[in-house]
This record gives sequence, structure tokens and C-alpha cells, in this order.
Amino acid sequence: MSRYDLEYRPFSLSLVEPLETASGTIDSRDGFLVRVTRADDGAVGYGEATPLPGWTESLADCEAALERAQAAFDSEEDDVLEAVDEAVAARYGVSLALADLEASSESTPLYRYYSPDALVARVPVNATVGDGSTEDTVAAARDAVERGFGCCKLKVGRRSVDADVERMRRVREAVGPEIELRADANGAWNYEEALEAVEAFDDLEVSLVEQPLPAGALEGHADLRGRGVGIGLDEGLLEHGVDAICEAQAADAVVLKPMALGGLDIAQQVATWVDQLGVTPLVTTTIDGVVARAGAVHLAASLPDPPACGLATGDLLAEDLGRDPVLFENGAAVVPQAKGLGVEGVWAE
Ligand SMILES: O=C(O)CCC(=O)c1ccccc1C(=O)O
Ligand SMILES: [Mg+2]
Repeated sequence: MSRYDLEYRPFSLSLVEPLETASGTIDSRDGFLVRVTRADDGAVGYGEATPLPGWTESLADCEAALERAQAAFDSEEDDVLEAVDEAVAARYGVSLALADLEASSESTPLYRYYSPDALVARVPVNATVGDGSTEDTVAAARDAVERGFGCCKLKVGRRSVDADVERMRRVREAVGPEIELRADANGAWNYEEALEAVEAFDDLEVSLVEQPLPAGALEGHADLRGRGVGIGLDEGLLEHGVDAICEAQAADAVVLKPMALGGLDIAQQVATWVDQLGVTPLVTTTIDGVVARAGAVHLAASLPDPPACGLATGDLLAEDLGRDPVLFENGAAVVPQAKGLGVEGVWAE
């Protein structure tokens, strides 16, 4: 008999409304819920593999990788994660299920499994505002601030820089000077446009712009730094890796998406590494179900003094895999202190 058993089930979750971004519209999230069971005592752990085109392997490649992982468990291979290899979403799903199982067995919340000395009650989060009309953007930002958020990230880049600056100006007027504002262009601009945006955003006290230039650009991002607005690399991290970014001094912050990096263990290592090189790690979801989101919250909680993270994306979904163990209040995620991920009831028969 094998020591572990791996099962996975497909799901499809629609968004409340499509999330518009400069690199495309997200209207539903399809993936696989993963469960690993330990044969000797029946202990279980949950994971989630929710691929996103452009960021991870395809849904079909994800399923094929999960199938290989299942076979690797069945034949009791030493390193089952070798079977998921380059399939980052599948690797997140399988490694998360194993980590949830281990942490649960040790009665340790998952973040303390990665950072045993940490005791963290909450992590600050940003609201995620899609690249909609000025009216919709202002309404969404206002609503987020009323719900207690202290940081809003606006998706930008689908219209002219002038139009985005105007959107940002109207949001700044609506929310007042105390709220942190960020932008995420998902690689939409050329250097001239990005420079214009950064200079105007500096006047509006915008703290950070994610990926103003395409993923390939390193020198351009380096040249955009030091103008009052932090530069964050997201797609650029996946393209270049930590060392090239740090060598080029191309970023003030890098965005860590466990789904796109292949798991919490890898994201933890990247975070620790960039932090030592003076670059701020910032954790976000890829608009995932509750299992993958809870994993990302535990990752953020395992890091020292994280900035506001893109973890408050559950409300963007019209349906979910189960009850969310993470409460959001006063602009922060309340970190689950139960054993493991803290997710329950997602595998109802
Ligand atoms: O960071 C956030 O606020 C939420 C996550 C987010 O924006 C995102 C979600 C899916 C795919 C890409 C991105 C992104 O950060 O570019
Ligand atoms: Mg981004």
C-alpha cells in the first residue's frame, strides 16, 4: 500500500463581474481541488491548482501533471514533486496539500510551519479594482475604503495614460490623502508612456506601479525608479528571476504569486532572497478559490513585516470552494491560527 493517496476534482468558479486588466479579462477561474491522504493514519491535506493562461501551464497541462503526481504517489516515489516539474499551478496544488497535511499533523498553523518563531495576527491587504470606467473605478475605491481598506490597487493600461491619470486623480479626490494608492499596468506601456504616468502618479501620491513596461524590460524599469513612485515587477519576475532583477536594480518590489511560482515553499525562498537584497516581497493571489487564497495568506504571514498584499480577492468570485477561514477587517486579513491551512468542508462527498 502506498503511503499517500492523491485525489483531484475539477471546478469552475465564475467572477461576480469580469475583472478587466491590460493583459486581458478574467471572467472565471477553472482548476482542480487537490486532496492528499496519508495511508497509515488517514490524515488529510488540501491544495488547489488553478492555472491562469499567460501565468502558468494550461488547464490540460495542469491536469496531466496532477495525473503524473498521482502515479508518483501510487508508486511511492521519493520526490513526487518531480512529477509536476514545470507545471507551476499543479506544483502549488500538490505541495500545498502536503504542507497542509504536515502542518495539521503537527497542530501548527501553516504560516508557522514556514516560520516557526512567527506569531502573526493579521497582514495588511489591498483592494483590487479592475480597469473599468472612471465612474466604476471611483465607486469601487470608495466602497473599498468604506469597508475598511487602507490601500487600493487600480488596474490601468487599457486606455490612454491621460485617461488613467484622470481615473487616479478622481480616486485620490474621492478617498482623500490617507489611503495608499497603487497601479498595475500589466506591461501595457512603452517607456515614454510609463514615464509620463509615473510623473503624474507621483503628484497624486501613488506609492507603487506594478509592471509599467512589458515583462522583458529590465533597464527600462530601472530607469523608471527613483521618481517618487515605487516600481514593482510581477510578470518580470517570472521572466527574469531574482538575480537578474537585482543585478539590474530594476525593482523596488516584486510580486509573489504562489500559483505562478509553483508553491509556498518556492515563494518563501524567493521572498527571503529578495528581502536580503533590499527588494520588498509582496504576495498576491491569481484570483483563486479559498484553498489557494488561504495558502497565500499564510505565506504573507510567514514574512517579516509585509506591505499591503493582494490577498483580498475572494469577493471578486461569485462562488467558492467552501467557507473562507480568513476574515478581512480594517484593511487586513486576519490570519487563521487553527492547524494547517484552516480550510474546512471543501471536500463534501
Ligand atoms: O494584486 C492584487 O490586488 C490581486 C491580484 C492581481 O492583481 C492579479 C490577479 C490575476 C492575475 C494577475 C494579477 C496581477 O497582479 O497582475
Ligand atoms: Mg500584477
